[in-house]
Amino acid sequence: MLLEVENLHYTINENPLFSRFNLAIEEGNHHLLVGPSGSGKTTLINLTCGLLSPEKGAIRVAGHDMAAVSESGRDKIRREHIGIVFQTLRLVSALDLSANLLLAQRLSRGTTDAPLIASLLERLGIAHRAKAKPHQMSQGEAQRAAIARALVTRPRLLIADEPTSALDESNAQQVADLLLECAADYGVTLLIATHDDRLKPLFPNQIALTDHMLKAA
Ligand SMILES: Nc1ncnc2c1ncn2[C@@H]1O[C@H](COP(=O)(O)OP(=O)(O)OP(=O)(O)O)[C@@H](O)[C@H]1O
Repeated sequence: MLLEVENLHYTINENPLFSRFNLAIEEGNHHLLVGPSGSGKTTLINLTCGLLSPEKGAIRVAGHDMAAVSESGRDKIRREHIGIVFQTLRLVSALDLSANLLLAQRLSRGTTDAPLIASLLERLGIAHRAKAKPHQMSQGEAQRAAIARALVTRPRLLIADEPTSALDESNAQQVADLLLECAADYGVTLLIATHDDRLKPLFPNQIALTDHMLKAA
């Protein structure tokens, strides 16, 4: 199992956001994480990545229990197995796209892989923007750049938080198609948090979060 969440408890301001929550994602089985605003999608992503710690329960990524290791152990598991596309993209504004991707590889692996970067830029249709800084890119290009940044470390699990919500119809369709194509090409399993109904027909596996008490659909 690539991702397992078992008996998760997590409380915010004394309100239980997750209580006895379970989830299992097999390698190659892409999932949407859906639910209304405030239902806990971003919190679950942060728990899965080890950026937050559960009060109770286990979160296993590729068999490694995030809760059983130190913060640096969680960082290592995240670096080795997970690529994250944050809602706010988090590209370094002073660096051009190519430098952003090289930096991501160096920080994560200590080495760079220029051929992989070139292949991803090509695959995502942004090779011609390699020397552009984030503020010089369109929203669709920046979103694809953030996907490239998440994939440069060859993760097994790619987690994306609302990757299409800010995009118009054609860009949203393009980004959704590219996520699925890259997943196939680079052997990545997708977990996509969204409230964008346009994605639902493309992903048969959906985990539905509701307010407060959560159940896997
Ligand atoms: N650091 C925090 N301090 C206080 N409350 C928080 C904190 N982080 C999240 N919350 C609350 O926890 C709940 C879940 O938030 P979360 O951002 O995970 O939801 P979401 O489903 O991702 O929402 P959205 O779709 O709006 O991004 C919300 O009620 C939010 O206000």
